[in-house]
Amino acid sequence: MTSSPIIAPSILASDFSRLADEVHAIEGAADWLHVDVMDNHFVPNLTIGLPVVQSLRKATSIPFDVHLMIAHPERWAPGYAEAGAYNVTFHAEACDDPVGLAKTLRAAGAKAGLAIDRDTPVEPYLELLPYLDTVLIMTIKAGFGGQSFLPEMLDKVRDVRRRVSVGHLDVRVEVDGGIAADTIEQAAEAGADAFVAGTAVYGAADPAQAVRKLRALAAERMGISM
Ligand SMILES: O=C(CO)[C@@H](O)[C@H](O)COP(=O)(O)O
Ligand SMILES: [Fe+2]
Repeated sequence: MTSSPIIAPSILASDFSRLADEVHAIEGAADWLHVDVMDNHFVPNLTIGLPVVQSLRKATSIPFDVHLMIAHPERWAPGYAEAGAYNVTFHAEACDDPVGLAKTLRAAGAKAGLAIDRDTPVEPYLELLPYLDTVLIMTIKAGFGGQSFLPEMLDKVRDVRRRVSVGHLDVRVEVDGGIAADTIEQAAEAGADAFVAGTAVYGAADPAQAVRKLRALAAERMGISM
């Protein structure tokens, strides 16, 4: 089954002083809102946490795609599910029991996602796919927006896509980092069907139009007529 592309603007690239307005700017055009949670431990950067997600949840109906770049995700991830996140993604490198946490997230009503950072191979995690709804392949080193896309990460996307197809699994293959008009097609070609874009959306004069353009490029490469 081929799914329509998901475009998920990352609010990390938005103006945090106008957070609700920035979300409204892509509402109606985007599929998910990507929320990068960083804790200054798992990654050096520090962004936003649960109170901001809880407040923002009341300001929009767009599904939240929460990307937890935090240590001890088993302690914090369920709170994001309870706050109404659609998809909660935690890092393989930070979690001792990814299957257990995925089950907990699903029981709390969220989709469960596993993220794989730049220096982590994906093979050991392929057997976990039946427990997951999303695999997020970092196409940069996690921690900061605005970095350059790493095409060598696409082998991981191909590996996950192959296993999803062979197993007829319902798992989104998401890419995150440096996704823009000049990189999204290669990611789609490799088998990604969900695309995070921060700078390419919020750095554009018209963020909603940038989302529509990215979706059209991905869909064309995926052979989907929109
Ligand atoms: O998770 C992260 C960064 O660690 C990303 O979600 C970035 O925020 C994407 O930003 P761009 O690379 O698209 O600017
Ligand atoms: Fe992210």
